[in-house]
Parts: sequence; C-alpha cells; structure tokens
Amino acid sequence: MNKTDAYPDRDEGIDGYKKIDRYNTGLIDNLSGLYHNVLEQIGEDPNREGLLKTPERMAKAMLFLTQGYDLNAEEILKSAMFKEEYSQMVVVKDIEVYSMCEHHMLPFFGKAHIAYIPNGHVVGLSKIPRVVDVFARRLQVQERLTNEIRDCIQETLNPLGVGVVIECRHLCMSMRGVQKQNSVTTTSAFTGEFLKEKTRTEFLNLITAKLG
Ligand SMILES: Nc1nc2c(ncn2[C@@H]2O[C@H](COP(=O)(O)OP(=O)(O)OP(=O)(O)O)[C@@H](O)[C@H]2O)c(=O)[nH]1
Ligand SMILES: [Zn+2]
Repeated sequence: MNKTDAYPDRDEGIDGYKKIDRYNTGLIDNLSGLYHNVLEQIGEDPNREGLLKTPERMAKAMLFLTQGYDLNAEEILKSAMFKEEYSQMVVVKDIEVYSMCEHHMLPFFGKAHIAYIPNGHVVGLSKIPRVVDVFARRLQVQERLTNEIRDCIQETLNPLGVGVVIECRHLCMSMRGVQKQNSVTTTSAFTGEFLKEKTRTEFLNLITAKLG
C-alpha cells in the first residue's frame, strides 16, 4: 500500500485550490503515538479491537480541524476579487461555523453573518465562508475569531466597511463545567460604515429577516 492509500483523506478539507502538506505521514504517525498514550492514560486499552485505528483517526481528525494554520485567508480573498461598481451592502448570512475553544479544545459551533460595502471591488461569494473556515479551524476564542474575519476582509478587500456577527454554542459550557445547555454567545465586530448606527441597523435587520 502506498502512502496515499494509507491516508485517503489527505486531500479532504477546504484547500481545493491550494495543496497543503498537512496530512503527511510523519505528522500523522507522531500524533497517533501521542493519542495512543492518551487512550492509555484515560484508562482505556488502545489494543482492543475497536480502538486499534482510533489514534490514527484522531490524528487525522485533529489535523483536519486545525488546518486553518496552513491556509492563508488573504490569498483566498485575493484569488477572486473583481472590479464592480456595486455599492450597496453585500450580506452572506447563516454561514456554519465549527471551531474549538483554546481552553478546553472542545467544539464551539453556530453561525456567522458577514457583510461588507464594496469600494470598487467585490469578492467571489464562496470566499467569505472560506475565510471563516480558515480562522475557525484553529484553536480560538469566539471574540478573536470575529475580529480576525473582520480584519482580513477589511485589509484585503478595502471595502467601505465590514460587519461580522457570530452566534455560537460552546460545548465546554454544556458538556462539562457550568453545564448550561441553552446559552448562546453572540459576538460582533465592525469597521467603517458599520460603525454608523443606520448601517449597522440595516445589517442586523437583514440577518434577522426570513427568506420568502
Ligand atoms: N471569552 C471567551 N471565553 C471562552 C471561550 N470559550 C471558552 N471560554 C471560557 O474560558 C474560560 C476558561 O476559564 P478557566 O477558569 O481557566 O477554566 P475552567 O476551570 O475549565 O472553567 P469552567 O469552564 O468555568 O469550568 C471559561 O470561562 C470558558 O467558558 C470563548 O470563545 N471566549
Ligand atoms: Zn472551552
């Protein structure tokens, strides 16, 4: 079996247009060894049948969930910027977010709503969720995730303003710790025109409006 067959999901993820060497065999082997130890330390038997491939699966899953470290959000936006005279607000809402908190490495997940007002250029719509994923697939706090998305769009696209709202549930607050099952955390970040109340209200109305 060659290496590619051994690691068939090496190309999975959001790097459709840029090859990243994240799933290399050395790294997977190192991580698998560490996870083998983790299984032992928590009182499991890593040699029982159901767990034989678990360290390798965990290694691959962790590399997938943190692949944002190997991706460049600025490059992604620059790869699809088009000159266009459209000057109204562009809103992409309800973008699924899956990230992991840097304190417990447990998932937090929910939705991101992103808007910008073009200043001579628009960006390919799919690039906005891709930028969200680049920053979400790292160890994060929700506040920093929100600011990083805002700053990347503002600095790369140079629009008249950017608005970002993220709503997430944190498993570290529901599965363990304080064990609150229904709390949702909302964070927001704005630049330019979105610092004005009128623009911000328009954005907030658009993301709460129902289609149809
Ligand atoms: N601000 C912020 N805090 C977060 C985020 N994700 C997790 N946390 C919090 O990080 C904090 C870490 O607090 P610590 O007291 O060091 O950790 P802990 O003893 O496990 O805390 P508990 O979760 O309260 O049991 C907790 O209050 C978490 O709820 C996030 O995205 N943003
Ligand atoms: Zn946490």
